[in-house]
Amino acid sequence: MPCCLKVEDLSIAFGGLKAAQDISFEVNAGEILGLIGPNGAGKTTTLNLISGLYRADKGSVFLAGEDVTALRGFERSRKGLGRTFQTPRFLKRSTVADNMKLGKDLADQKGFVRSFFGRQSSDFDREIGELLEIAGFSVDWDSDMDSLPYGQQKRLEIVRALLSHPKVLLVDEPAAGLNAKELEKSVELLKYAARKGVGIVLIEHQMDMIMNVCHRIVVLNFGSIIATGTPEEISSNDAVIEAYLGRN
Ligand SMILES: Nc1ncnc2c1ncn2[C@@H]1O[C@H](COP(=O)(O)OP(=O)(O)OP(=O)(O)O)[C@@H](O)[C@H]1O
Repeated sequence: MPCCLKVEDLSIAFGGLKAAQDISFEVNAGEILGLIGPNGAGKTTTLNLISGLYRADKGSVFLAGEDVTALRGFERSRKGLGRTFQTPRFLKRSTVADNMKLGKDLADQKGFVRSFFGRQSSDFDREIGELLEIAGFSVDWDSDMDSLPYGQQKRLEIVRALLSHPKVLLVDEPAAGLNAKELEKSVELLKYAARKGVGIVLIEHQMDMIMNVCHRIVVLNFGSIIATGTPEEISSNDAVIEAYLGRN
């Protein structure tokens, strides 16, 4: 599988705090890469550097081989970088339909000629129907986004990101606040996206989920990478056990 995201020496400091230091890794198309570490290790900071929310002091971001380091966040989105947040971010006081159309609008702006499902043109209704079936619920399109239960909002944020046909999806704590059934559906959405060739960077504190869905894992501590490997390698890595697993 080709590399779809490469980060090289990404670094940022806030005052004297080195929140991310020389972060380098690659994600291949169809790969789910876990990004784990204790609280404050620099995981969300790393996603913010990749998505362009933060401007790096040093380092580069390549999306499908293209250097996007100088591009702003919305420009990176148009080039196929999708993102979800710890707390879902939607247009409040807008309908579910309007929020979901934002994903499709982004896909249209990118000028996609082939849809996520390989059809010749984007078929919004079918795509969203298929994604919601995997997500495990149906919605009233005219209801306010705010009125939906939190677990549905979390999954809808992934659905919206997938509607934009990303090459890479950055997912920040998709399991937070979900029950076991909802969590299972979120996992199915991510696995489905990976099967379609999306490269995924997944931040999650739920170790079961990380160990079950990730092909490889990068472990951060105090802003630096302390280990990279398969779930098996990471779960038996002494530095990781000391820094992260040992604290639980
Ligand atoms: N905009 C900012 N200004 C100042 N400090 C920041 C900023 N963003 C992050 N930090 C600091 O950088 C460090 C890393 O934070 P970050 O949110 O990336 O950690 P994390 O690994 O995602 O933690 P958690 O698991 O708790 O979400 C923390 O000490 C945090 O306070």
